[in-house]
Amino acid sequence: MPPLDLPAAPAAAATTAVIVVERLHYRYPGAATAAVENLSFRVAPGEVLGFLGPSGAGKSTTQQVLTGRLRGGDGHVRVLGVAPTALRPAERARIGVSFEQPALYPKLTAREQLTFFAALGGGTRARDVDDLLGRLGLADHADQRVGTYSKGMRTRLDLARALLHRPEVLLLDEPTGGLDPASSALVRQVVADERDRGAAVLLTTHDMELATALADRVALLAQGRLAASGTPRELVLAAGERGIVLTTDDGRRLARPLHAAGSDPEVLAWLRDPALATVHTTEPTLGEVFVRLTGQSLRADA
Ligand SMILES: Nc1ncnc2c1ncn2[C@@H]1O[C@H](COP(=O)(O)OP(=O)(O)OP(=O)(O)O)[C@@H](O)[C@H]1O
Repeated sequence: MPPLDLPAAPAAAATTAVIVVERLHYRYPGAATAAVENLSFRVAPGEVLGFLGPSGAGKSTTQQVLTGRLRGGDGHVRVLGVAPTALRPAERARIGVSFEQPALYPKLTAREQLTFFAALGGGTRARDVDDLLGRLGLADHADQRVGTYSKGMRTRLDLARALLHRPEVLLLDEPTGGLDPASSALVRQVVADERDRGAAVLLTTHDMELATALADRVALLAQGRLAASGTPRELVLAAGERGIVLTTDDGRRLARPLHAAGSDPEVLAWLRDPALATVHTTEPTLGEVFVRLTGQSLRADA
């Protein structure tokens, strides 16, 4: 299915984007097919781009191209105006990266870990370590060795590490992975604060609630290609059919497409029914939009 024809990002984003990916192709050595094909997107300062797609869609590959860990792809890729493989340490310090499988030192406590990383980055732009741990709900565990942390705690600590140097670019891979709802809400707030501070955020996630709540725009990836992009609202309205649902006091329920509801005799009869209890409209979630566009679920296990 061709990409949806949606309005492009605002002109300002085109000129000031600090993450630029144009016609990226990447094929792993020896692989029969490309992991990423003809992929283009931009992220401007103060913007969150939700990067969504099922397992194997090419999200991590793209992120690794952006960090310079993967070399040899075709296309035009720039982070802070520089080709990722040419980024110097001072430029790398302006980019925060969090990982789905964080590589942290198990023998160090959270505070020791962040203090160490703060010193590694030169320290001048480093945030207050305790303040950062507090914002991510880890203040009570600051002196606990990271080897004894739960998965969700490691995820939050890795996000704290990514934020240490007030990065202008944030590449976040599943920042709510393994988190309970309260911790997810903390992370959502922290990412929103970073965006409001002016960071450009590429938010790779399977978490539809997070993407819907936080992303200014989303890019839906399927089999290495862009299936659709736009604001969550644009995608839902362009790809999804809105519906109307009526319920009655005696437990009956009627669901119909909204566009035809005004001339649907059954809907009109229900509206006159004295037992009518509720009438509301529904619209698909981003996850459902993705399934309609690609025939694939966002979760490999769904
Ligand atoms: N090191 C590798 N060598 C060869 N092929 C790889 C390698 N890493 C990933 N691939 C392949 O590239 C494609 C894209 O994988 P990628 O890990 O980028 O997907 P993803 O969207 O990040 O998935 P997930 O949500 O599971 O992290 C898949 O077909 C995958 O099998």
